[in-house]
Order: sequence, then C-alpha cells, then structure tokens
Amino acid sequence: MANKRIHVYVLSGFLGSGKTTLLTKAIDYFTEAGRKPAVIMNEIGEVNLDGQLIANEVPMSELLGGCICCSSRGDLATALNELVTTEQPDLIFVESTGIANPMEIIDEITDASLILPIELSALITVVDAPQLLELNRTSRGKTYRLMRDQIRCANLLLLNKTDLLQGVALQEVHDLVREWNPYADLHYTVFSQIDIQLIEDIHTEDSAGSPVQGQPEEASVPHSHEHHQGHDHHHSHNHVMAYTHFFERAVDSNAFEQFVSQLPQEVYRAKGILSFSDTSSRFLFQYAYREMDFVKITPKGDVPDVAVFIGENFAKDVIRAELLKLEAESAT
Ligand SMILES: Nc1nc2c(ncn2[C@@H]2O[C@H](COP(=O)(O)OP(=O)(O)OP(=O)(O)O)[C@@H](O)[C@H]2O)c(=O)[nH]1
Repeated sequence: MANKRIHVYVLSGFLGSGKTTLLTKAIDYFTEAGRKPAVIMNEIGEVNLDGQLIANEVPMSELLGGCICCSSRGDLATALNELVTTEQPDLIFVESTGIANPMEIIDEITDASLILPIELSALITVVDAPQLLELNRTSRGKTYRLMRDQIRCANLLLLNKTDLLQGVALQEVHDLVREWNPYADLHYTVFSQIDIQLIEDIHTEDSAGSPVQGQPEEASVPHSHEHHQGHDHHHSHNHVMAYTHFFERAVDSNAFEQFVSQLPQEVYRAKGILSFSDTSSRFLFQYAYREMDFVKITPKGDVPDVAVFIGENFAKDVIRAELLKLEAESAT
C-alpha cells in the first residue's frame, strides 16, 4: 500500500444510536491534535441537521434525501474524490444513515480506494443498547436484523446509552452483541464517550482488524447471500420513510413537546431546528428511542425551522396536520 493514504472511518449504527455524538468528539480530538478531519454525512431527510453540530472549518460533503447504501452507486465515491482533491484531509469520517447496510458502503469505499489515495481503516458501529435489548425481547423484525448486520461488520463497537440500562439487562445485550461479533473491540459507553485514540489504533493493528478482510466467515455470509440474490438488503429498509416539515411560524414549546411525546410508535427518530413562540433562542431538537432532548443552538447559515420524522409506515399526513394545527394555534 502506498504511503500517505487517507484513513477513512465509517460510522454505522441504527437511527439515533449516538453516531453524531461520537463524530463531534472525534473531530475535536483530531483537530486538537493538529490533524485535518473531513466528513461525509448521509441523511435520509432533505436537510443536514447533524451538520449543524460540526465546526465550520471542517470540510463536509452532504449526501441528502436518501441512504447511500441504496442511492445510485457512485455518489459516495464522487464525494470522496472531491474531498480528497480539494481539501486533502488527513482522515475522513463517513457517517451513514442509521438504516444503511454497512456492507454496501464498505464495497464502495474499497472500490474507490483502487483509484484514490484512501484506505478504509475502520468500521465503527454505535449500538443503542436499550433499543437492541427491547427488540431482542419483543419483535425480532427488520430493524433488529439491520442492527445485527451493522454489528457484525464492525471492528470497533460502542455499546452506547448504557446509562439507561441496569446490570443484568446490560449483560444480556452485551452477550447478544458478542454472539454476533466475537472479534470487534467492544466498549460500554455513555454519550459515545471513548478514548478516540482507540479509533486511530485500529488501523495500526494487523489485517485481522480490518472490517473487510478480518470478519468471521459467518459474518459475511448473510450479506453476500442477499447481495447476489436480488439485493434483498435494499428491501430491508424500504419500509423506512421520512417526513420533513418546514415551519411557517414558531410554535409553542410546550405544545410541541406534548406533540412529540405522543408521536406514534412507528416514528422512531425525529430531529429538527426550531424557533418557539415562547422562547428567544432557537433549539436543536432530538428524539430517539422515545427520549427527547432540546439544546440551544445558533444555526450555521440560513437554516429554516424544520423537523424531520423517520419511521416505519407511519401516516405522514397525520404528522403534517398536527404540526399545521400547532402553527395555527400559535398564530392566534
Ligand atoms: N441517554 C443517552 N442519550 C444519548 C446517549 N448518546 C446519545 N444520546 C442522545 O441520543 C440522541 C441521538 O444521538 P445522535 O448522536 O444524534 O445519534 P445518531 O446515531 O447520529 O442519529 P442519526 O444520525 O439520526 O442516525 C441525542 O439526543 C443524543 O444526545 C447516551 O449514551 N445516553
């Protein structure tokens, strides 16, 4: 392998598991160390809200409105090419959508590495521990299988949100993750807090640490089976949909909170940037696995008030109607 290859790190993990939380920490770490990180962000929604959390000086490429693992092949390679040629970063993070099948992304990056001076260095999967536990105990459906694929491909695993789990439950989810991937480096985390040096250390290990070469035979079988038999992996998240709502006017914060707390179960992720009629600052709003969070924010650039709702087969019309009602109420 030629010298001076740019390390590429893929961040995988289901919607709302803590990927962006990790990414911001990693960017701070590498920037402080005098390195130049760049980011490729993929969002299902039409706006890049996570990008708001990344410092302006970090070169960023956005792939919006779809999932890289499904969208036309080549988008990711094009983004990599542009970043490499125009920015010459030291390392690149690719944050995939929470519904991406990482094998597709691995394929595309490794293809691109044949012609670009890049090297896929690690696939890091952030696991929403309480969500995985619940799915394991209840419905082992499509989301569960997708999480399993994301875990199997990883060579660094963060068992995240461990602040929300008790001892026995934590052990149960740990055992499950270990059963699916006995090889990856595994860490219990809260707010994706790890020693970022661990990320760098991965590519200095031998090739057994590589997500491409080093996986157990069993781990690669489900993907290759699906891949060669009609792209079933695409179907695995065809059921996921997003609704993006652009607000015409500020809504009441309490009414909005009430609305979010009553979202149907099928909506499992939401985020947005909002102005409220009863507050002076704007807020970044997050909703993941039934937990809500609002953080004051001064958005970069000219960002409208917007919220994205992601879930399975939910009634977009109902969400839209309820939000329009909130807007109408705040106008009176
Ligand atoms: N309680 C708790 N909340 C967490 C933890 N880690 C992240 N969160 C919260 O979970 C929400 C989603 O975190 P993100 O980092 O945006 O998740 P993500 O994987 O980037 O989400 P998508 O990009 O939508 O897939 C945010 O409100 C975080 O503050 C954790 O360890 N514990």
